[in-house]
Amino acid sequence: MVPRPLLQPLVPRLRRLLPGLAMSSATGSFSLQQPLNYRGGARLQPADGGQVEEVYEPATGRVIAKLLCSGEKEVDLAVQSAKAAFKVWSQMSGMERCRVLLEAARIIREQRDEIATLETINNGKSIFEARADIDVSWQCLEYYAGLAGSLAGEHIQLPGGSFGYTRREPLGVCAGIGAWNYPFQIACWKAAPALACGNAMVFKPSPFTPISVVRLAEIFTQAGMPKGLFNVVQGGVATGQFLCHHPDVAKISFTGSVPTGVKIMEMAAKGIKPVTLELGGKSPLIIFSDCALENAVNGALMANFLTQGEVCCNGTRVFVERKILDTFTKEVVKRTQKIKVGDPLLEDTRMGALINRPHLDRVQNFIKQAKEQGAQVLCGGDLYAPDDPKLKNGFYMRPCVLGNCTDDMTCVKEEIFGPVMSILPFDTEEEVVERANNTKFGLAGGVFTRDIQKAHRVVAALNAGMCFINNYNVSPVELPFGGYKASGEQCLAIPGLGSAAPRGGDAPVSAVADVSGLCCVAEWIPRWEMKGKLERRGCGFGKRKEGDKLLYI
Ligand SMILES: NC(=O)c1ccc[n+]([C@@H]2O[C@H](COP(=O)([O-])OP(=O)(O)OC[C@H]3O[C@@H](n4cnc5c(N)ncnc54)[C@H](O)[C@@H]3O)[C@@H](O)[C@H]2O)c1
Ligand SMILES: C[N+](C)(C)CCCC=O
Repeated sequence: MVPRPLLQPLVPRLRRLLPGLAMSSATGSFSLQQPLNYRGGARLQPADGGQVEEVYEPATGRVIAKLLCSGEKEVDLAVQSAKAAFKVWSQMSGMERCRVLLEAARIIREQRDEIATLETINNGKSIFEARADIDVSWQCLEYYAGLAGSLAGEHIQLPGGSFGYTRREPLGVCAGIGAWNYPFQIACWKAAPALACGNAMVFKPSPFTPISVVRLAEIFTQAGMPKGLFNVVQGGVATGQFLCHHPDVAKISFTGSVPTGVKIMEMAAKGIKPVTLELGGKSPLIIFSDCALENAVNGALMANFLTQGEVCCNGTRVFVERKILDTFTKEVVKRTQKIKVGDPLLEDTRMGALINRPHLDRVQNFIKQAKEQGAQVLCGGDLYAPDDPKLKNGFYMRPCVLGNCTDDMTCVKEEIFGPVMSILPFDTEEEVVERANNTKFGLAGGVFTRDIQKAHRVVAALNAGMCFINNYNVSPVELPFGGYKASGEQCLAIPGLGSAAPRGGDAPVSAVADVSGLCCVAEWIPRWEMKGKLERRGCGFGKRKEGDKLLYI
């Protein structure tokens, strides 16, 4: 495929999307002067705060925008704006809300390429992945729009002809706090169910990726939501804290790291607020010797190198049955070396740039430490400078495969959040299940085998929220997404807020099984050179459990 710069033909449309946009060509030319806060149906500068953060284009290392962090007053104004809109929105019927959400989904679908381009410029992920992210985003809105009209309470017969009833009531103003790896998609995951249930939202994206979510806010207004229903405040820790502590915020939905998740839970506890946490992971990927080898190799790439490895549910602990260790490792290294790293806006790029310089340094340190602890770098792991001079200050590295790993190494225990795969040999099913579960995390897991009974047995034994059989990293919006242990709350596909929901002591999990041994996401298959018949068998199951009266559907 001949690489072609994507942005040029989109410039007029991006100018329409973002009138203040100064952009003349592809990667390396985007800059944004428009305000990044959104309140009462309009972009504006924050009323207070004003600490300035630089926003980068990871592909080039250029500053593309200046972010003014919101102070306490601005956060309060955003919450008050949401409160006012809540009065209108919460009185609308589910069907009325459904229509507005569907219209928002339609606009996103129509503007998919432009939004994906913005996402790529600000996040650094390849454009082909960003497009898939935006597709999941509008699908998420469609999914919850479809549920909005069927929210209903219960009628309970009482003695003597009396009766009682329950009502589904929205909570009020919900706070959404997002991570930087899926900026637009995370905002949709949080906004769609909350708004479908009649809530309002104040959303704070990561200060590293503040741009695309403001576009989402504009689309919501354009689709017919009351002004102020979805507001955006920008900033980092302090802004997030103002939001969490605000007395009129009724619930917090958070996506981010475990340490921050702990702090969010503490703040929520102080205000007796329900909280939903979608946190980090260090998921196991188990490759049995009876797998279809080529697909298992594809699965390992899917599980480790999407979005430069900056994916919460990545299967970074790759357990390989000793009988096929050498063959598998050789093949995975060969394929990893072929991954094209470079300008994320080019069609044939498969891995773009990491989010920023400090994060790149952090990933490099993990690799250094792995070597010191005895791991062997089988490929990659070094910094990479693409030939194109405008990319020379970008945050690139080559995808890395580590061999000779053991369970006690830091690279095997901690979430690296970069393109680093650790390979670990195993001998028996019992042993690998125990080792796979021996982690503080529990977000996802994967199994590659032709033995379908073994596959389901192992998946059932994994303490993980989302499991994949003969594929990896596909999460259709219909399925629950969430984790065990430190990875956050269990969640439902029909949640209260975010893609996570009220829960009880049970553990709703989901599994995607693909008997053909192929990835479910058609568009990714040729990209990662997956071959063969496409057959998808979803077998998601999630129990509904009564929790908060308000957001449980
Ligand atoms: N489970 C999931 O669905 C999921 C999805 C994406 C990312 N993640 C996880 O997110 C992490 C990477 O994201 P990150 O580096 O942005 O995480 P992070 O925890 O550093 O930040 C997440 C968000 O919280 C805000 N924040 C930070 N400290 C805060 C505080 N004290 N109070 C309020 N807000 C605060 C940040 O500004 C940001 O918006 C990884 O661990 C990854 O696994 C999880
Ligand atoms: C869409 N994926 C690949 C399942 C990623 C979900 C978000 C986790 O970081």
